[in-house]
Amino acid sequence: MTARIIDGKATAASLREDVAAAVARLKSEHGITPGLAVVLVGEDPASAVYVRNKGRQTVEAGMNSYEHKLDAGTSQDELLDLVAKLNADPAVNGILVQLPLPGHIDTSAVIATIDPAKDVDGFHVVNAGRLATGLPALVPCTPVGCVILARQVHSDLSGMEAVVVGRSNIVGKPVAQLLLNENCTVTIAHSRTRDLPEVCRRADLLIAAVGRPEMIRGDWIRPGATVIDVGINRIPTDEGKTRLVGDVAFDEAVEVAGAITPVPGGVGPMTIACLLRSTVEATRRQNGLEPV
Ligand SMILES: Nc1nc(=O)c2c([nH]1)NC[C@@H]1CN(c3ccc(C(=O)N[C@@H](CCC(=O)O)C(=O)O)cc3)C=[N+]21
Ligand SMILES: [Mg+2]
Repeated sequence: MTARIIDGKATAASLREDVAAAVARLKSEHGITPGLAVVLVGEDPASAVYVRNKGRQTVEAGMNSYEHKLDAGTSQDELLDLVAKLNADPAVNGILVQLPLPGHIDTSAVIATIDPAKDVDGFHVVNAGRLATGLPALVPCTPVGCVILARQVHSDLSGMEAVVVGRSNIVGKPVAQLLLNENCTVTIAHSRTRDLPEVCRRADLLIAAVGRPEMIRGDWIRPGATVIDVGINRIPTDEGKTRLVGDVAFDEAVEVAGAITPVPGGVGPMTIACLLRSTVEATRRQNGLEPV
C-alpha cells in the first residue's frame, strides 16, 4: 500500500478562487480593494521567487500588491520607517516583511513595529497571544495551511495524537496551538527530544517542520499515519543542479504513511493562499465588517 498524496497545489488553487470571490464582493458591495505590502530586504534568490509569486497571486485574486525591495545594506531604522509608513497608509491592509532579514537587523523589533491589525503573517506578539488565548487573531499562514490539508484526510481531528517536530515561532508553536484548538493531543518535539524516532512513531498526525532535508525517515512513521511536510529545502543533485525536498524522506515515507503531502506541491502553495485569505480577513476587520 502506498500513501494517498495530499494535493496542496489544487487545494491552494481552490482556496484562491474563494479569496477572489470574497475580494470581488468587497469591491462591489463596499468599494474596497484590499492591498498587501511585501517587504524584501536583500537579494536571497529563493526569497525573491516567493515574493514574485505572492505579488502575482495577490493581483490574480483582485487585490493590490505593493512590493518594496530594499538593498541588503538597508539599516534597521530605514526599515522601521518604511513599516511605520505602511502602518499609516490606508491603501495597505496587510504587511509582510519577508524573513529571514539580514543579520544586522533585529527581526523582533521589526515585527513589533507592524500594526497587529495589518500583521497578515500573524507573527506579532499580540497575534501570537490572541491565538494562544483563544481570541480572534491573524494566524500564521503555513500552520493554517497544514491544518486545512490534514482536514482533507480527517474531517475531524478530535482525539488524534499529533506530533509536531520543530518549535519555531512561525510554524511549530502556532501549528501546535491550532491542533490543540482542533482537540488533538499535541506533542512538540525538537532537536533535544530524547528518542525522536520513537516519539514520531506515536503520531496519527505528524507535522514535520524542522528545516533539515529528509531527516524524518520511513521507519519513524506509524503505519497509516497522516504526514504533513513543511520543509522546503534546496539540495544539490549529482548533475550539479538543485532539487527541492522536504523534511521527510518522501520515498520511504510514502510506503508507510496513510496520506502525505509532497514537496513541492504540498504546504508551500497553501502558505500563499492562506496569506491572501488573511489579507481579506484583515481588510474586513479594519473596515468593521464581519469575517467571511
Ligand atoms: N514573513 C514571511 N512569511 C512567510 O510566509 C515566509 C517568509 N517570510 N519567508 C520565507 C518563507 C517560505 N515561504 C514559502 C511560500 C511559498 C512556497 C511555495 O509556494 N512553494 C512551492 C514551490 C516553490 C519552489 O519551486 O521554489 C511548493 O512548495 O510547491 C514556499 C515557501 C514563505 N515564507
Ligand atoms: Mg529545532
